[in-house]
Amino acid sequence: MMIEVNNLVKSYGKETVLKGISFTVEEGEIFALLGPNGAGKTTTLECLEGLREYDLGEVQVFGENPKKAIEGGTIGVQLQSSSLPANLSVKDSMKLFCHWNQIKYRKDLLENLGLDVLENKAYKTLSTGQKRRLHLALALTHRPKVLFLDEPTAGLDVEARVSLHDEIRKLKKGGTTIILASHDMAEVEALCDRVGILVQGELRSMGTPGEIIREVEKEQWIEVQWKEELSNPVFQHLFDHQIIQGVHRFKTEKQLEGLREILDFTENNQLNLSDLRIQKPTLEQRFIQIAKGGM
Ligand SMILES: Nc1ncnc2c1ncn2[C@@H]1O[C@H](COP(=O)(O)OP(=O)(O)OP(=O)(O)O)[C@@H](O)[C@H]1O
Repeated sequence: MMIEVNNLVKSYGKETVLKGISFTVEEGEIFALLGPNGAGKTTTLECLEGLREYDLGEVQVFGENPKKAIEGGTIGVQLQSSSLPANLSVKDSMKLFCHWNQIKYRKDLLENLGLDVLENKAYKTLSTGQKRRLHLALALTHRPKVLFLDEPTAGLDVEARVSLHDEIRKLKKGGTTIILASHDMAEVEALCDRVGILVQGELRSMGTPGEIIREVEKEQWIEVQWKEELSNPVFQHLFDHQIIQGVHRFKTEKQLEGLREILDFTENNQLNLSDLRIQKPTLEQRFIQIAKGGM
């Protein structure tokens, strides 16, 4: 096991923000902590990064306590918000970090992250996406085995996000274990091997995105639109009828029977279908359910 968290408890004053959370991360995994604002994601990451004291529980990173792991260079960290001196160039910031880490200048990292062309640009002139890439490059200078990313793509446009995701996948391929915090469900679904859903300091669900989605898979929705206007068709296997902008939505636990009923009803009443689709449950739906307190 690469990372082991056992019954982690953390309070700020009287407020207990982590209420005994436990999880493990395997070597080479991308693990996400997904949760709404204030759920405790950053606090958890900071405890794992050795940057924050905790009250109870055990945290091990590669068999060491986090403070030792960060001193020994096992850990790389990209914080939620970081900054560098405004006039420092990309090249000089890389030089500085390499100097701190007592290693040779890592032009390769700037090249891999598409930053070599910006080498002489001052930090203040970089776009948000370019700054994110630079902070990622700097977090990687000492070749950490574990990389912590706190909302790595917040505020990035679609293109910048997709390309940063590609870089994160490449790091995983290279053997880096990655733990990230996010409230972007699409990001987590696309990128992560496993996810823990954190709500009010408790891990309410954990598994692969597929496993978490399957927790609601029984509940599928069928959406159907007829050319004719209908107010309230009644079916045996379809329930919770809603009409949203002319589209009829039904919940079902028996997809095939439900579809058959719709087709028979359409034919028997000589109606015309203009659309028929099955709406697959998404991680977002499950997340909303869990965040609202449903299990
Ligand atoms: N240094 C601090 N002192 C006091 N309370 C804090 C401190 N840092 C965080 N908190 C509180 O702890 C709770 C968890 O915060 P945390 O930043 O860990 O959540 P988060 O899930 O990362 O949220 P977000 O998605 O908004 O970044 C919040 O209620 C927050 O107000």
